[in-house]
Amino acid sequence: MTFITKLNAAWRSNDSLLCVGLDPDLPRLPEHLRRQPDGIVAFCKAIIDATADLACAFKPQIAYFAALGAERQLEKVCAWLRARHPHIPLILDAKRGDIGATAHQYAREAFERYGADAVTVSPYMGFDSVEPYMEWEDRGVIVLCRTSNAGGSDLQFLDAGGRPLYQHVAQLVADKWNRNGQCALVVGATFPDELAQVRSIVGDMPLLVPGIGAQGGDIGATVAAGRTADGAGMMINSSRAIIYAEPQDDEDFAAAARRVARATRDEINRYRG
Ligand SMILES: O=C(O)c1cc(=O)[nH]c(=O)n1[C@@H]1O[C@H](COP(=O)(O)O)[C@@H](O)[C@H]1O
Repeated sequence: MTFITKLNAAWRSNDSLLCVGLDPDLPRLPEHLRRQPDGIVAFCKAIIDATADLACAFKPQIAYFAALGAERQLEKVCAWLRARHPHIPLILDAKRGDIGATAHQYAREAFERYGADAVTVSPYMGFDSVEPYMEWEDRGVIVLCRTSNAGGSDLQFLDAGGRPLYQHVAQLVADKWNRNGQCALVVGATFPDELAQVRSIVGDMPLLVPGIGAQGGDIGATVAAGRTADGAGMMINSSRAIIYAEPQDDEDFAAAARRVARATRDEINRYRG
């Protein structure tokens, strides 16, 4: 099954456009898990199990693991997700970009070491830096287009032949790079006007849309700008707002994450109509 067919199935089976981001920051983990050698793994497994029926994808951010020297733990989290919830796509957020020979190694890392269904990559070194990922024809290649951070405008808004560079990237990926139908784009929920522009350029191509929750993006505006005709087309990511949700009453951290994930999924669905 390809990344795109798996994503389509998860959108439908969980009635969800919510991507749960796994950004485990050690100081923010519950006290008892901070002290365990594999506490980061236990934390992510608990979040995954608590939200798997509410999500269309999970997106571990590799830096949160690599900064701790915890790549082995990331392997365990990915293996858990693949074994326990094989119908939910695993997106490795690595934002890689390098010359072809090195990109090939990054692709092996994402697709073979971690078994990811898709990986995030930067477009700024051009097609030969992205092409190596496409050798894995069943996997997704998610290209940064209009990122959620304010500084994204520094480069992504530069004029590229009469249009902003991010629109050029969207057109290029839609027209040329997506020859195997395995590409998606990253567009921030913090910029709904640009999200609508990208949607109009790329047709039904899936969009990874981070920026709701902790970054303050508006869910209604995001859904209105980025939805496809069938009301899907997006993986709307929230990380910190879900995984560090404040427990209420006698909830533990996983139950709190589930409550916020459900509320987020349901709010997205209200706007989907
Ligand atoms: O590629 C990404 O996932 C990404 C792209 C982007 O433009 N903005 C963005 O925030 N992200 C990632 O999405 C996640 C957002 O986390 P929260 O702000 O906690 O929801 C982080 O892991 C970011 O690295």
